[in-house]
Amino acid sequence: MGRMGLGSHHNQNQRTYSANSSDYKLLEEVGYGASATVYRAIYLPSNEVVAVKCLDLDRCNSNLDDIRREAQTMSLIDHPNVIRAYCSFVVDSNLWVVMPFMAEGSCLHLMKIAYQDGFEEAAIGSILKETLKALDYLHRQGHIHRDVKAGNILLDTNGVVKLADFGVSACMFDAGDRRRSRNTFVGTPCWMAPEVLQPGSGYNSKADIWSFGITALELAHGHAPFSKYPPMKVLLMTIQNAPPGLDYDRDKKFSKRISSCDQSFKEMVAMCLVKDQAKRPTAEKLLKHSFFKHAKPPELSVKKLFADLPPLWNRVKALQLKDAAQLALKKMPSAEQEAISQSEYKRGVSAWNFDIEDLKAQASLVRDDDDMPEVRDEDENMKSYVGDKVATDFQFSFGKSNSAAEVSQTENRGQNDQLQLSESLNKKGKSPEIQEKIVFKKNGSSTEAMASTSEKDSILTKAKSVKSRQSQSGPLMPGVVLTHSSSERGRNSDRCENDIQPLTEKASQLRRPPSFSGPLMLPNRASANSLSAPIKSSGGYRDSIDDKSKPNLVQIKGRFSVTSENLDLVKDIPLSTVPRRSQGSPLRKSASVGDWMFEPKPLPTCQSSKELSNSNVPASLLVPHLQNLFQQTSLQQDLIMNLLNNLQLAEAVDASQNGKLPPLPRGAENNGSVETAASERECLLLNKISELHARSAFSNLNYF
Ligand SMILES: Nc1ncnc2c1ncn2[C@@H]1O[C@H](COP(=O)(O)OP(=O)(O)OP(=O)(O)O)[C@@H](O)[C@H]1O
Repeated sequence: MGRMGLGSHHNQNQRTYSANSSDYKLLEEVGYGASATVYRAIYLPSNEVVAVKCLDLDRCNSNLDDIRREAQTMSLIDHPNVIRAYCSFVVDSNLWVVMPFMAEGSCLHLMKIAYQDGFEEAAIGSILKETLKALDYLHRQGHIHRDVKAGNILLDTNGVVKLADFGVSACMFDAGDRRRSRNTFVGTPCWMAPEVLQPGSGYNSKADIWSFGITALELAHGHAPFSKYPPMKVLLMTIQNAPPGLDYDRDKKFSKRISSCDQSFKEMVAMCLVKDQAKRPTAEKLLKHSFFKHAKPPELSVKKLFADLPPLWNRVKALQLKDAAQLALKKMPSAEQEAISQSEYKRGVSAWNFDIEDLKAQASLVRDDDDMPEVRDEDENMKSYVGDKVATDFQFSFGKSNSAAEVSQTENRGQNDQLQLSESLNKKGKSPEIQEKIVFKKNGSSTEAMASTSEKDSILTKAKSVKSRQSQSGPLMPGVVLTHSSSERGRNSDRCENDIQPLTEKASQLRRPPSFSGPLMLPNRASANSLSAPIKSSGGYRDSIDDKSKPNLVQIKGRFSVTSENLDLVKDIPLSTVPRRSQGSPLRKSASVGDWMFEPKPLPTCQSSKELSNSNVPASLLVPHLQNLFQQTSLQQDLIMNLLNNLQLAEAVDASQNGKLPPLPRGAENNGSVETAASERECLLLNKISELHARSAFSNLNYF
């Protein structure tokens, strides 16, 4: 990344790039991801072709301070296999990142167009070796890439391979410093290492090695393992299942191909996909593996991959037009359904809402391969579903009806909450009708869907509108950064959390049979890298429906509703430390007392406890009361535990500041476990209270 504070940078050739948007002429759109649109562009002062990546700041979590910090770090990055930014600056609500133009786009894009079953082994070896060199370099510099995937491996016409997306765009969705937020949930589920998916376990550069192994499979198959499943299922499969491998796929044709391959490829992948991160090799060590020792130079094996293909922008355009035309024939889904999908997606993947038990419940509703032979077909089509901006704006809401899914739905009708989420995730799949493939043949008779005049016009208008929004807002000067930063924070706090409960209620009315076509799709733009879009840590997308129908209800944080009166109080308590229950939890933050309160479920009748003690009361009346009491007791215990934990933390801080009070011991109760057994909770609670009493006596502080 260039000197963002000054706005310009000298590249290796000592060429300076200005931070003035009028110096760049945006040409064709050559790609887009979840966060950005990438254009081929001309840098007018030197007439040089560059790529300009326009990142939408409205859709990111980080403020510009974070981005600037990351950009400064990026300025130190200098390796032939890591794509570097020449400079970057803010234009309206976009961050423009100027970088070298990689004329053949990403490996993912190339596979979608011409290699839907993956590349041949020689090309894979070369691409992976160059990528591994980039990782080795980054790891030596103390960085973790965290988004290694085919969609981020870019190719140049002469076969040069560069790893992209390290830095600003990744930082933008990290809600802060990447190294400090290594327990947050950021990345792409299919490519994410088990330790990354497990909250609290922490991870290191070995997470990239796992992603690298997944990428190897992606390049070999044309898609990442588990990509046909919805995100929640992917999370669980990654954590619980045996690691995927080269022979995991049941595709006969592919197996045959692999069996003829050098076994060292298979072995290398297996080394990367070891669940214990400590047992994975470093990038440096992996580079010495025989698979890479024998890898051909990329100009020999990679260059020929795109020898007969039309220019990148024509491929992208053709695919966009084709998909747009297909989509135009479809009935548009209601905005409401899309909003439900988005909200529930976010609910499912947000860092503060990570609930493994919940995920298990959801995943149990998704059938495995054995149950769903039809999934493969759909997945194959999904792979060919070339992402285009127009298409993916809507794909999130398409679903597929199939009889198996309907049966599944009927069987699980009682489990509404989980089913709603499952359905919602599956709605992101592709409509079965949108399955026509576009393949550019490698024999030179490549096909190219031509744009009609009106279509061309619309594209041009669009590009112009992007251009017309440019302003001379200049480089990321600290002053600019700070100003923008505060407004950015404001925007983020507006959109970051969601009114989920009302939406799920609507979802139950709009229930559809689930489809199982769901490789990870993102709201709004599921990207040209649609199989490889990252999960955002916490929101990042503006809600389509801003439901304030509940009195004072501002947002749902995880399972907790937050009322308008107590927003500030809520911010003070780390919600991640509060054990979560069901979505319909009666837990609320009280405005008046600034403490957590209960809203007990309405009971069938209003008997007093005396009346209920009467032995004549029928069991049918007692049972709901008992259930309610049990729930309240249990929640109260959780709350007390949480408050005590907070108290301990505060005391620990006090103690370290004034040296008067020894910090209380932190036990297993501090781990935030959601599913602690009731009896264990009671023991822990009693211990806590005993400790507190002892401490209170010691310090003469009366907490109770
Ligand atoms: N320098 C470049 N030259 C040519 N094409 C590029 C360049 N950078 C990106 N692209 C194309 O644009 C696509 C999207 O870019 P990129 O992956 O950086 O966006 P993103 O929003 O960060 O995506 P995601 O979040 O899904 O990884 C790439 O997959 C690639 O096809």
